[in-house]
Amino acid sequence: MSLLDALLRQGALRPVDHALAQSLRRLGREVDDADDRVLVAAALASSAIAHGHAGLHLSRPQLVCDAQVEWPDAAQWRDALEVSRWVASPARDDASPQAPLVLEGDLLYLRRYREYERRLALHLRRIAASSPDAGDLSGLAPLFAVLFPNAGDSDRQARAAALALLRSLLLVTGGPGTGKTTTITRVLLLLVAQAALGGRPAPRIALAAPTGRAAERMAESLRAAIASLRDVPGIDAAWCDALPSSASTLHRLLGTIPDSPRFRHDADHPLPYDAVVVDEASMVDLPLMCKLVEAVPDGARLILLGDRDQLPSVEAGDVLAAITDAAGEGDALPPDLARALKPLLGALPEREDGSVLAGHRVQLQRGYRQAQSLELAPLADALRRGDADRATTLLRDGLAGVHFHEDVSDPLSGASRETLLASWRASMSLQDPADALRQAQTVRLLTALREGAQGAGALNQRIEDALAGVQRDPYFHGRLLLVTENSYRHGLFNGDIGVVQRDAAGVPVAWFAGSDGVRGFHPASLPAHTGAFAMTVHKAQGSEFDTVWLLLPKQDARTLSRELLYTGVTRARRELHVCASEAVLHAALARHAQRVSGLASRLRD
Ligand SMILES: Nc1ncnc2c1ncn2[C@@H]1O[C@H](COP(=O)(O)OP(=O)(O)OP(=O)(O)O)[C@@H](O)[C@H]1O
Repeated sequence: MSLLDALLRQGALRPVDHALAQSLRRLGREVDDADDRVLVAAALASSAIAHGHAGLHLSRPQLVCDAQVEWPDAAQWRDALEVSRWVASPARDDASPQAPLVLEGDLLYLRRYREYERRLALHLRRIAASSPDAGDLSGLAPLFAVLFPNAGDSDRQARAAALALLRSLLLVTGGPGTGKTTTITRVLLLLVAQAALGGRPAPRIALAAPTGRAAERMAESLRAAIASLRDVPGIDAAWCDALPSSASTLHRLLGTIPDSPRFRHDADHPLPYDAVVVDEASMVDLPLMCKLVEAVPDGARLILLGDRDQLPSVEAGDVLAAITDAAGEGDALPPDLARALKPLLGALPEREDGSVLAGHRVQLQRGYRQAQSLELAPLADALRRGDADRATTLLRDGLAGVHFHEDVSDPLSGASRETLLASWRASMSLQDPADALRQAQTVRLLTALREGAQGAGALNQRIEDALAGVQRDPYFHGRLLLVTENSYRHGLFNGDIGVVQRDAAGVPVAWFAGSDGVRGFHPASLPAHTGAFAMTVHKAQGSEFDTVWLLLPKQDARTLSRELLYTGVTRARRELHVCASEAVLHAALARHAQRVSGLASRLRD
């Protein structure tokens, strides 16, 4: 039996992956070029995208496919691909520019994804290479000292702000509450003040995030940060007025075109902004990041904010991690940069570094947002580092606000059941959509799995049965909904959360938050959606909830990783409950959410 047939028989390929292999086989018959290994590689390069990889790594097919088969030797596989007419290889004279596959080293891409990666690297380099005209920084020094009174080598927020004045491309990374939004607000204020002091118009600034919820959170934090600066002596209120107070989704920023993967803004029609700030950048996938950087005009700034320890984007790519890897830790700065920043920061550690992105990243380290009631930082840190013993000890010994339900595999039975249901019942008694949407953010059951008894689907069903009865109307009053696809027509996006309310006549309306208040839709007209009392950690990225219940599966599963646990626990604002066994915690923390990508090396070379 051929390898392709064996994979099919084991159900390891999606119909779309198989169809690609089949069409190559059909075409190949005419030219005698249907090597089974080439067909399998094509199917897996396609399947790799669905698993979040940019392509297939020939020595690690197991990352894409669980099937019990004997995989070809990587070197022989590469040889077979190199002579195939379906595979272009930029390393040699590329004789088949239209080939559907591209081989670079041991990475086999679908052509389109290789193009996304190549173009993304090209444009990131373009933005990084353009130096904004910072003028004389000493003119800004008084304001800088007001904003960052402790500026110096160890104040990473000050360093990020100072770098932002001199760099067109900047990455500010850090865990929850490390002050990314606070810092960026100050950066934007500096840019506005700089323009005002130089007699120029205020810069045009866009704020964006990958999901509607993340955009709202970003705007909320920014408004709070602006409010706290307004009355500070030395800060002109007019500068605060010039700062943006709302944020949009990346899709809306770029301008969707109905039924097209393209956007209104692209390299030919760049965004009309001088600075574009993107929050939750770890969630942005390869195609979207590529389209974003292409649309950033020459001379404009791009500032990416994110937490690289979180789960990578659901779709292909591990873009933030690749860019941060290429940029290095950012502890020491290239000497010319360190010298230029001296008026603001004093003397800084220097290191000669020839890489393109050196001096374009700052990692914020100190957490500021610890609610008194929730002592999350030590646990998040142990999870991030994959230290299972420490994480288990912390969970068992008790941290404020953290509750470990060891070996509990079903929080919807036993003592916790009523606690969980009570909070959702509370939202069923609300009549005002805005109140109900606020209440919707209070408690969430997060799970690692989509399918099975511990999957989000089955848990939701049980919660809905308990809240509204088995004979319930599908759109009962108080039901939480999660949108699972992007619909530009509705302005609703994958990950948006809504709540159903019945009006006085009993007609159900699904309400969602929008930039100008709540928006209502008839449930029948909604894009694809599902229940949202329980949801996967993946879908919860970019959101926070007062109370999070994190449920890990009874047995280890491939989807578990330290990034998943870290992302899950850091969704909690006030209270965290973890239901897990020690064995599964250990297994999960031993695994990284690995993504195959060539982006970091493209940015480093
Ligand atoms: N240097 C600082 N000194 C005191 N408080 C700070 C400082 N930086 C940030 N904070 C406070 O910490 C809290 C979190 O800051 P901020 O929202 O900027 O963090 P963040 O990294 O953007 O968080 P998230 O990852 O959740 O988006 C805010 O209440 C902010 O006022």
